[in-house]
Amino acid sequence: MDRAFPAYDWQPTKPPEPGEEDISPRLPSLISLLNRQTRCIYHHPYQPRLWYDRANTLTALRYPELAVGDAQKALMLCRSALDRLSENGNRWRLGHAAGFWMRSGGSDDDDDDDDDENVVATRDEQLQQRLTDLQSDAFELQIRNLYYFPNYLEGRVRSRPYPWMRGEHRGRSDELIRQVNREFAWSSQGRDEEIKACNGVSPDEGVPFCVLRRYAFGKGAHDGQDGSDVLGVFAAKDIPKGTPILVDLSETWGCIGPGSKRHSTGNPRDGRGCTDPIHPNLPSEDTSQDLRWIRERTGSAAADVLLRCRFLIRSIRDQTPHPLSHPLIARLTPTYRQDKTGLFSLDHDIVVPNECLQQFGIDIFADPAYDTWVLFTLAARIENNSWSDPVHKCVSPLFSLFNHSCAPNVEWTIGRDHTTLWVRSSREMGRGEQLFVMYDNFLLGQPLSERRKRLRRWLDADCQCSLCVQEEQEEQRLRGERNKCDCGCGGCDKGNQTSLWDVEQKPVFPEDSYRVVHRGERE
Ligand SMILES: C[S@@+](CC[C@H](N)C(=O)[O-])C[C@H]1O[C@@H](n2cnc3c(N)ncnc32)[C@H](O)[C@@H]1O
Repeated sequence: MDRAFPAYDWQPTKPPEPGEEDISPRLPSLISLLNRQTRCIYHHPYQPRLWYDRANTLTALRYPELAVGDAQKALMLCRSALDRLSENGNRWRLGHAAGFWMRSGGSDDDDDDDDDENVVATRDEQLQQRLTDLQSDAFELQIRNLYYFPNYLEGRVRSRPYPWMRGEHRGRSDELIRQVNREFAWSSQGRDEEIKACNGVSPDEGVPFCVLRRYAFGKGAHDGQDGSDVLGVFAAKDIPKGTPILVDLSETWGCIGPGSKRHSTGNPRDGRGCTDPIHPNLPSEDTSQDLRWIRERTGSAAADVLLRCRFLIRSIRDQTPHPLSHPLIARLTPTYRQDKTGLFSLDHDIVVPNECLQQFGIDIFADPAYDTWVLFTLAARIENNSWSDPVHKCVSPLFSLFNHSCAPNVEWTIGRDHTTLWVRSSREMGRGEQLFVMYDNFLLGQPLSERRKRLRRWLDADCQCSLCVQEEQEEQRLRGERNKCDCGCGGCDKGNQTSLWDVEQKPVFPEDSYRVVHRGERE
């Protein structure tokens, strides 16, 4: 947020509201204020006032989730300062700007004008008052940015790219693509016997099955880009039907807790839930890294929240300078659906991830790499690339790069551990063919319009698979046939002039019947 950006890049995450003020004339000054305030935070990260001020700017810029995140940091700092102030005999006192600590008392203290107990007490009271006022202002600002129903601590948000995001975090680099291709190669290694057992000898033993490439749907424009950042997985050699192409293990997953429903079968802990006693922890983790508190705090959202925390923990462990540069995160593309408004939760999306970051040693005030906007960017990427069952939510590092087709050539199954995916060819494929999975099995046998509607869950635009493209062309052709004029000229637009409907009278839709009934009553 310290980076200036052009006003046309600004896309607020707050859903538009009627009667909203047009802030475009104020945008340039708000942007430079945001940049300045961010730089001040870098220099004085423990000053609650600075976080509160930036929260105000973010509110004006219509980023409610980020305003709530900054206000939360102001609240945390105020709370900890007030706790310190109330500690008896505390030798550390707050500075006038409320938020940094300085030593008081003692003969070698530079600031020993304050030795008089009464002066110190008065200063403490004033400071306490200022902190309490700031706390209520920050809380009030949070409430303004949150939605009131059904849960007071949730807000509404539309996922959008943040305009200050640096170029290297906006697309996938060639180096990253090479790294993923090395992972595809490793995933094929040592599996010749298994594959031979399925289909006899593979023609190019040692050559991986898959390769990741750019321009998965051709060179055409995609979301204003040239298609170079639309990746897809292609067959690196001929693949017979029924070949196990990939076993994709993941460490980035989350699970809901043990179930609690009575009389259920299959779960020794009684009820639908995770049956693994060590989950959500990994065998390699020690007690200081125990994540069960997240599961207990977040209830039915646990799988989702834990999954996000897992990504953050991976980035911390691997000492990546910025989580969005971590190869497991950098490979994931987000979806920004134009019209979809989602809910964010103060606790699940902000407070819990921040506490998890602190548990793993991140200073959430002083480390801008883990700022709130990074948490929301990560969430948008996970949302577009995860799969889930009723108990788990998981991002598989290689599977997440497969595109969807309504006529797929690859099928996938979830392993018993709920974190490994098995991918197998469902028909013979030639080298160079793109490998497609089906994102949603309920699409099978549905008409084009229904498939497109359901696919909006994952895609920003209409499905580009060949089945959809062919069916769309066929529909257009049929529409063209129907609209052709019957006067013999072959070119007049009589069809368009008469009616949009291909029957004599416009059919009655539910909204029309409402009017008909009411008109009938009045007449
Ligand atoms: C799980 S990712 C697949 C890999 C992705 N193409 C990439 O570049 O990282 C899902 C995203 O791929 C794109 N995608 C996948 N299948 C598609 C399809 N049939 N038509 C259009 N876009 C598709 C969409 O942008 C979707 O949000």
